[in-house]
Amino acid sequence: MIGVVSVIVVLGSFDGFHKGHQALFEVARDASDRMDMLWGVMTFVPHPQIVLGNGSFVPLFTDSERDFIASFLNIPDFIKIPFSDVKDLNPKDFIEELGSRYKARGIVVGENFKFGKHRSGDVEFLKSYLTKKGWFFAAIPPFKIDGSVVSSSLVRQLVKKGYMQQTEAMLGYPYFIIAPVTEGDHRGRILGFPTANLPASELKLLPPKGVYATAVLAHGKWWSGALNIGYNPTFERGDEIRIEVHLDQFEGDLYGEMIAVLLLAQIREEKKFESAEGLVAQMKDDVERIREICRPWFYRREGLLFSLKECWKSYEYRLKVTNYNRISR
Ligand SMILES: Cc1cc2nc3c(=O)[nH]c(=O)nc-3n(C[C@H](O)[C@H](O)[C@H](O)COP(=O)(O)O)c2cc1C
Ligand SMILES: Nc1ncnc2c1ncn2[C@@H]1O[C@H](COP(=O)(O)OP(=O)(O)O)[C@@H](O)[C@H]1O
Repeated sequence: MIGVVSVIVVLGSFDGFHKGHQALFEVARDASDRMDMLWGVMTFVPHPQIVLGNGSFVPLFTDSERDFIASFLNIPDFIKIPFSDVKDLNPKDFIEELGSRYKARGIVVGENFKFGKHRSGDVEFLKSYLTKKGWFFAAIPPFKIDGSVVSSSLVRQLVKKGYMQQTEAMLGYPYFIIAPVTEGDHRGRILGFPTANLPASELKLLPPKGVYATAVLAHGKWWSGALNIGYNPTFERGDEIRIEVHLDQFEGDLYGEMIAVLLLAQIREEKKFESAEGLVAQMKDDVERIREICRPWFYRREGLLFSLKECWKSYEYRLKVTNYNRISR
């Protein structure tokens, strides 16, 4: 759509979209309605912190997970431009490029947004330059929850500590993993707790090892899920991290299926048990505990679950089309 009709662009690095970002989107949405323009979000790939060499940086969300949130938040246009194409542009050239290539006629950013060569473009520059050009411009002050400024780096810190409820409050939705189900060691079924295994990615931040209450979207339905992240020390499985979820009450085959796992709360740390029986007894307790957490959460967030499921239908379709294109090329 962008490139045909004038558009208000929300600019940022956007590692996922938290409540602060969503406040920017509201401003763009309102302004575009009033001014009869479109609006969209523009971000850079890979994330600037990866390109600028912050070695320890691991993003919250993979590219395709970010696409999913973008569609869930009803962002009409989500444009990703290679960061290397723009990182050395001076701020004026960058704005001119937005105007000519994307028909941008307005910009919304967070107050601390910096861009262009040596990060020399800032809100002061945008304000004076865009006012002269007659574009719409808004710089939004930091969004706070209980006095804390909501930021992607704060969300990353919360995830690293396993504080899933606080993470959900900052994002507006729970932290999640979307991935295809792979094969494990086929031991889960023997233990009486089959688990859907998910591949780990270097480009996806994981919370600490432990057991989590989750909501899992699989086979077109939501299930309570008992998720374990860790190394399965009971079975001395080595140093490869495992991500695996048991879906309460589910029976069937999930291999190869894309599933979405929303992390609601950590319930305990992963432990080494003396015997498989000890682990199984603990897993029974885990599932009980997870039911207690999921039941009220599912009730409270029924609307969110419904919208995510609706959005998932078209997302799954797109994933299938992408895979099909990959195979047929
Ligand atoms: C709810 C839950 C809790 C778990 N807790 C532990 C644990 O504390 N220690 C451990 O060694 N493995 C734990 N596991 C992992 C099991 O060892 C693993 O699911 C089992 O070995 C099956 O692995 P497989 O899917 O590769 O067949 C847990 C798994 C689940 C689903
Ligand atoms: N309730 C369930 N939760 C998770 N997976 C299930 C469930 N019921 C059946 N399955 C299926 O069983 C597989 C897991 O069985 P498991 O013995 O743990 O094998 P693996 O080690 O390959 O994960 C899942 O990938 C899925 O296809």
